[in-house]
Amino acid sequence: MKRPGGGLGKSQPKRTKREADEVSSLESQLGEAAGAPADSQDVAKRFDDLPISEYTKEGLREAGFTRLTAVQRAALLPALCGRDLLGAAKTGSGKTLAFLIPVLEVLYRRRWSSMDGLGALIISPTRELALQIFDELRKVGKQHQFSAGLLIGGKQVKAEQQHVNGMNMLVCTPGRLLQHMDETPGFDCSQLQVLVLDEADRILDMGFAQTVNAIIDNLPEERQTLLFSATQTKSVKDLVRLSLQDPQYIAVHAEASAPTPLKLQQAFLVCSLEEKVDMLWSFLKTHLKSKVIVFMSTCKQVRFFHEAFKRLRPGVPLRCLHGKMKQMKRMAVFYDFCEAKTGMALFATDIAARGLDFPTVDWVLQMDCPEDVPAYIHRAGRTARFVSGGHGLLMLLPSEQAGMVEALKAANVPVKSTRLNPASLQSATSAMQALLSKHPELKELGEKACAAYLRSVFLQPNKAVFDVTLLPVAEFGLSMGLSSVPQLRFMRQAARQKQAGSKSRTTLSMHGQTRPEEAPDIAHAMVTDSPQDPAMPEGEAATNGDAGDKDQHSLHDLAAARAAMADGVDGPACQSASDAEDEELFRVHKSGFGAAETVAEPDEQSTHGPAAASASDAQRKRKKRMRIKLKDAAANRKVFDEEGSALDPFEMLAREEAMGKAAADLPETEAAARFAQAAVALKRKDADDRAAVQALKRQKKAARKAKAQGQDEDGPGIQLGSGLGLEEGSCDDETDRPSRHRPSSDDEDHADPAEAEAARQAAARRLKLAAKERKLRSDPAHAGMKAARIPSGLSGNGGLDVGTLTLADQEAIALRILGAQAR
Ligand SMILES: Nc1ncnc2c1ncn2[C@@H]1O[C@H](COP(=O)(O)OP(=O)(O)OP(=O)(O)O)[C@@H](O)[C@H]1O
Repeated sequence: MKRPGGGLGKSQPKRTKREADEVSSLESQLGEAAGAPADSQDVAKRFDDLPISEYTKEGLREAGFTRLTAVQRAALLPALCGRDLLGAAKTGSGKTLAFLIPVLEVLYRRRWSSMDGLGALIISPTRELALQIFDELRKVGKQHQFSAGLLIGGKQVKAEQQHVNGMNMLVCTPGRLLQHMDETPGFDCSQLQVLVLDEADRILDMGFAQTVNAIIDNLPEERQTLLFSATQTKSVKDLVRLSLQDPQYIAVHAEASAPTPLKLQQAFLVCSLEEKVDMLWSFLKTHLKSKVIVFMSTCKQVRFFHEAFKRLRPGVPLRCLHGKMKQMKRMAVFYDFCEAKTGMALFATDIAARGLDFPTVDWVLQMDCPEDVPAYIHRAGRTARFVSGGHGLLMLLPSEQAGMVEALKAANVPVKSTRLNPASLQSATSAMQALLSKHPELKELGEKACAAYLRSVFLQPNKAVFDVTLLPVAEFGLSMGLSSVPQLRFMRQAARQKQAGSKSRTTLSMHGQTRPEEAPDIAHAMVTDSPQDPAMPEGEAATNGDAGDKDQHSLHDLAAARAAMADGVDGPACQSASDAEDEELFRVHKSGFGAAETVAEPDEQSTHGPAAASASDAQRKRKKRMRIKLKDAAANRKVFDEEGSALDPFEMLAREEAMGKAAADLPETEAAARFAQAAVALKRKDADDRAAVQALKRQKKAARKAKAQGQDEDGPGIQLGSGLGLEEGSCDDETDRPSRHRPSSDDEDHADPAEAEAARQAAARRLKLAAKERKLRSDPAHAGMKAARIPSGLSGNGGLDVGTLTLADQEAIALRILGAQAR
């Protein structure tokens, strides 16, 4: 492919003559094909047999493509004949060529040249996918003389502006394309012949709605439109938006038993939130030779776990990919992970979920529950591409299990239950705690990651699956190495919403109605892997391309899928992961995936079941979580005496610090009595402090209110995005998912200046504490200094009278304990 002005070679006249002959021959072949009834068409199996140009055939041969895949067989001929298409086929089934070949051929047959301007637009939701499509276009279009450009964000728009007007084909992300439409003088799409939307359902969803509508307004209505995705839209609204003309729906795998590749072995694992970190750690440690993609909900989680695990060295190279990275770094990581043959783990947000064709990925681990079934399918589809096999593992919280498993089952996704082998679980918690206490910046990142995850759960619309009020926040924080988690206002909001919901549910129940999530027949049975569809060649699997679609059509499909499940369509139980290491880490349930396998454990049910979700319960739990758990944090950490017996840290402190060295030799019963006494007093003091803090808060709130009343009613306005924010503008800042529910940029949810100020002060306090903590560890003379301060709280008999300790002193004690533990 050449740039405009590159000129044709010396053989131009000869080539033009040959081209002209070829074009007229192709036109007549395609004319005949278009006129023939669809079922009588002889579908080519090899690219050489297709009515396409020699240039394209040559490009395909050089790239190593000889035989067509199912989606290519179904889509190529109608697309070459000029039909609008809605193409749906499983992940990794070769959809990219199914639209690239028609793009090249349409322009070739219309004798498109550099003088004709922009003839084809290919829009992709992410930069990496655009890059990948562009690379493939360059390969198969190598012999053609069109100019092609890649327009993605993260680069200087000015540099692109110099070339963009001469391009015949553009591969782009929606934001950057719109930016050129708005800002580049002379940018003209009026002659556009073909528009392609790859991952069409994603591009047409709400996150990109405004941008895509604006783009379509700039395009001519007379054009060919090709839409492709593994989870295709059938929404009439979308089709009207795109002015499709009599589109042909290509769903090659619609009759298949599963919407995912057959060679993809899928399992889900139920674990509590606080077990996830250990799970991830253990997974990496037991899959050192595997190429793994780990999907997390938010950019901050990806950053945090990448930074933390990198320092802990699991023994496998780690990479991360998320939307907040610089473009150069993103591309470097993309190519790096592509080139890795084995033994590498990529932590990523959903930015890597669609379309990316990383070779030889062994495992896709979905550490956080995907938004919905299509999101699951796309993430899992990063492995088992084309004819390769692969494994997918989905981690579900007990509260997510019923809803997500039901949805996957309804969409015929053959995912089986697996359980962790406790013997192979390696804990990372203490290492994380030690790491975070050494690196305050990492601790801060951890707090943000924790908050971002909770926020992402809070913002999920499907409350039947995502219920932030059921999450054990403090325990989760501890498992990440955090001694405390930030207080988040949306958690209160979630509890309020839930309370309101449960009230209305009560009212509904009183009227004899039942909400869907309360329906008694929550599925417990798991589906199993299905036998290969005999009609599919080359190991291709069959799919239900619209699985999990959210519009009314999909409801229909889901109902049909449920019926199919009830009819026992699915085949024998899926083979468990073959690796010995996987066997070791997971105990796969091989026996029929019956009810017992997926039912939550009894204790899980009592904690996370509907009964536990009553409003008053939730409120009580929330309050408990919000409390500063100074005592709890300490109580979770044991210290050891010289004989190695575990002691409560306060007891140790009472022995060593408050009572002096001699007191450490007190009879055990007396020490225990004093400790109990001290604990009661500490509790009393804690209650007093809390009351004082509450009073102070009320006072501040009243002052704020008074101040606000005196101010102008017009607060700072909300600034909406310009719409030129490139593709990031269409994604949620945090999750890289469609920005259906864009969170504010600040994790700690500070809505007003006073709150922001309070947060700043809290942050300063945290930093001060962290500095203190560091000092405590590094300064050998420190023990003496502390001992000198603490006696202000000593009672006359040498015991620790916490009733006279200030909150600061209590904090110092806690830090002292942490310090002692770290040593
Ligand atoms: N006809 C073919 N012969 C051999 N390999 C092919 C053929 N078509 C596609 N491939 C290869 O199959 C892999 C998957 O193709 P592609 O990325 O187009 O899948 P996809 O259906 O677009 O997947 P996704 O839904 O994840 O975007 C790629 O590595 C591609 O090079």
